Amino acid sequence: MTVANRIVLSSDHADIAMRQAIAEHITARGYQVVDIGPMTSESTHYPKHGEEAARMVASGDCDLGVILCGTGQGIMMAANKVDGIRCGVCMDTFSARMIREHNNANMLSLGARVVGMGLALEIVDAFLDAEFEGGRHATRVDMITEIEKSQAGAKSGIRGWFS
Ligand SMILES: O=C[C@H](O)[C@H](O)[C@H](O)COP(=O)(O)O
Repeated sequence: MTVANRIVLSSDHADIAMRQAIAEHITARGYQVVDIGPMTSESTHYPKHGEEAARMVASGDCDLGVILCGTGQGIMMAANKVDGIRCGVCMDTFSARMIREHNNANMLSLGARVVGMGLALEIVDAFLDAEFEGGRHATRVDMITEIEKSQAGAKSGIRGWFS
């Protein structure tokens, strides 16, 4: 079992307080939090915050990431553009558990204008407490990685599973 200890947190301006509450909550649970801000609620642009957090996970500096914007969608889209990142938006605890158990997600995105604080903390807990099951799910996650590699190979052709 791999223990994920180091968690990067980031957001846009949509809800700094929710991100800080998540930081406090998971620090109390024993995780090492790397909160990369922003620290004020001045309007900002979610792509740069999603990318910055995603690069910390992709590089191995952090084990997992939790990111937030108003809906969770924009910052998730940005994070998923970084090679090696599998980020899902979750509004419920079942999905948060499943994106780790089945999809081996390494980042969770939350819609700070969609879920309340109590649910957000439970979603984060469900994500952090779950473990990838491997097996048939590993085959599928590997297929996602193959898509990524084929993009990097500059339109190198059609992957085998279409034939
Ligand atoms: O997906 C994007 C996020 O929900 C943003 O947090 C949102 O678009 C920001 O909107 P505004 O600039 O109106 O606060």
